[in-house]
Amino acid sequence: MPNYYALIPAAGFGSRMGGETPKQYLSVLGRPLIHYAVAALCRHAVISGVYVVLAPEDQLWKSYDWSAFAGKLKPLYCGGAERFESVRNGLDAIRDEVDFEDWVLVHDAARPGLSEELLDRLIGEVGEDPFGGLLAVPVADTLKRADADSRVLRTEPRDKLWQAQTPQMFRYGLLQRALSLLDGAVVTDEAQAIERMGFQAKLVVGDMTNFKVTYPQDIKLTELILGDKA
Ligand SMILES: Nc1ccn([C@@H]2O[C@H](COP(=O)(O)OP(=O)(O)OP(=O)(O)O)[C@@H](O)[C@H]2O)c(=O)n1
Ligand SMILES: C[C@](O)(CO)[C@H](O)COP(=O)(O)O
Repeated sequence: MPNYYALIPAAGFGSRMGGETPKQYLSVLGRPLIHYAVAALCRHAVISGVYVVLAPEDQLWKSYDWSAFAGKLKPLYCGGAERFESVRNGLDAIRDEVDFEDWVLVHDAARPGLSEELLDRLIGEVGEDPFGGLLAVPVADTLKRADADSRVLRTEPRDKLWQAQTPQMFRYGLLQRALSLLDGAVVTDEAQAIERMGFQAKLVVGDMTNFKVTYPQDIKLTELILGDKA
């Protein structure tokens, strides 16, 4: 039976958030934003280990108490310039701890709304899949293509369009190989690397509460969502 591991890319700077503190360490209801993704993954019974990919120069991780997750949680100071590089470096760093056929769930530190129910859904629907899959939400709004002056150029068809979320769940060996074959290409999620190999990941319905904290206004929205779940 394969094991399940989580890998949390957390080596970004949060430039779209602004400010000096990387957004994964911004306070949300008295805890750092990253706490919520770490807690959701560490608390899930199926997940054997949780690896957090930090920037090599990260000095903030150590300032928090992670003892509640001791034995399951391991920081890796090997983040890269791009998100996919952080994920690739993290996979390389755990090569002696994870088997080729084990499942790896890659989840953004910037998504604090991950629930046990969403994890159960993803693992339940993808655990027997030949390629892997990801949480995603079907696009609900009308989509506009803008011109250089931010005026509407046209409306884009939204049929069968989904917004990718995380976790994105793939076998360790397949994902590591997919990310090793990029040949200079930049991918913004793991599924894109899998697509480049000609494989089709499975889309599993996620939830808008699992949104990615990106802009300043997202902090208040996150506090409302997490406060409601508390
Ligand atoms: N070189 C990078 C860039 C991003 N991430 C992580 O990938 C997740 C999603 O990326 P994003 O929301 O883009 O975070 P940032 O890159 O920090 O934000 P920005 O693009 O606004 O700088 C975040 O948890 C971020 O910490 C990472 O591990 N390594
Ligand atoms: C992985 C991801 O969250 C899926 O939507 C997204 O691609 C991350 O993009 P970012 O620019 O690194 O935030």
